[in-house]
Amino acid sequence: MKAVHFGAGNIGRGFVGLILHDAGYELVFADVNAELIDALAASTSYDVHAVGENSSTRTVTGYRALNSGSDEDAVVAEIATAEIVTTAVGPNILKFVAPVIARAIEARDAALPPLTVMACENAINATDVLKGEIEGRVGDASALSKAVFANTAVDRIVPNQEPGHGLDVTVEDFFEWAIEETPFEGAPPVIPAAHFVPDLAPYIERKLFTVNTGHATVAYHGWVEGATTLADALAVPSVFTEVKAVLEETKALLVAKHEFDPATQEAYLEKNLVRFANPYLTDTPERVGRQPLRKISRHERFIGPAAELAERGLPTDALLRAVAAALRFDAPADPQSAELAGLLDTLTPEEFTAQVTGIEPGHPLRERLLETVRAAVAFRSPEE
Ligand SMILES: NC(=O)c1ccc[n+]([C@@H]2O[C@H](COP(=O)([O-])OP(=O)(O)OC[C@H]3O[C@@H](n4cnc5c(N)ncnc54)[C@H](O)[C@@H]3O)[C@@H](O)[C@H]2O)c1
Ligand SMILES: O=P(O)(O)OC[C@@H](O)[C@@H](O)[C@H](O)[C@H](O)CO
Repeated sequence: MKAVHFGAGNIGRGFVGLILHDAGYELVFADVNAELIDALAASTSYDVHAVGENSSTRTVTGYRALNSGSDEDAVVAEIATAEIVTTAVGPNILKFVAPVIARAIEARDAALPPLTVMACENAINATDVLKGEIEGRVGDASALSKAVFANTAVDRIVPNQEPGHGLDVTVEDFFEWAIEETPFEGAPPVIPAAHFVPDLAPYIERKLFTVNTGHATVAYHGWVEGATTLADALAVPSVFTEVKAVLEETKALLVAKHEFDPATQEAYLEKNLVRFANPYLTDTPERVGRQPLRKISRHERFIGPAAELAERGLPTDALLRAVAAALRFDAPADPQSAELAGLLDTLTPEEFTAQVTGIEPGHPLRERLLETVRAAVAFRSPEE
């Protein structure tokens, strides 16, 4: 069995690669980072250190590594004969890997079992997005019958790695991988550590609107408070209060929409507060808050649940305060921070709200969101 994985970064090496290796797949990493690919190609193993209450170290061996930027033909050939292709490159990058996967599907021998395609990104139905990009690039649409596309929800906190640690990755001890089972028509791929579920929506929304909404809230309020680590941010009482309030709002949506048991969801959110403060892991507001424009977009972790709560007449105050904090995120190394500031300075609040958050006039969230954007603009130019 062979799996090709795009994106040999934090989650690629520390989660997807590890799990596929443990499941018995011959693993091929594909990435455009030449230094990283050269280091992987020159190595025979790397360690994944899981830290927390149940610390452990696992070693990943026997992988190969290819530069998908400079050696696309080789990556196409590997995918064409693989069982699985996965991605963990970021939702905005899927359009760049899609042409390579499209070529591989076209080249695949129709006698082989279908290729499993799974995007392991933090986004609702990221595999559907990838599939849409692939569809547009496959000349003969019937070639798509040589692939099965399954959405997934992946959960493991993997911070940026300290320089000098080589290929080893330090991750939290918790992980969860939920994969929708219906596309496989009774023959899912062999991945013992994953669980296959008939309906992914409750899993991906519970994950994105609890883990990622809470996480980003710690990052943005923590950034405003000047905290340099996630654990330090959560230790600020006002930040903790905001995170708890945000998670109570998204809990209300998840309970109402997916009929989760309130006590079970409360336990889940409490567990995540512990995860965010993992004392064995050093994570930063810069990483967790990265790409603020993506994070305040229409179907993402803040506007997604806030819009649905507003449609149900339920409170959104804490989510809007988190958006207000996100609008102040100005990490120098994050290009989207500068872009965000530029948009706040050049667009009218009405244009910003429509273009960036996707909330149009008439939506029940619109007026309060507009107030939040106006306040952010006023904060940036207090003399006006
Ligand atoms: N780190 C986490 O805790 C975590 C957890 C769950 C999900 N995710 C998701 O996984 C994805 C990756 O996150 P990460 O933290 O590993 O980021 P990362 O920056 O560590 O890794 C991304 C990798 O993708 C590579 N890449 C970029 N463009 C590429 C291209 N065109 N082709 C091939 N490779 C390319 C980069 O070189 C990098 O090695 C994101 O969607 C993120 O939301 C991350
Ligand atoms: O990867 P992002 O930028 O969508 O979100 C940052 C973090 O919240 C995220 O990477 C978490 O660590 C991860 O989703 C935990 O499963």
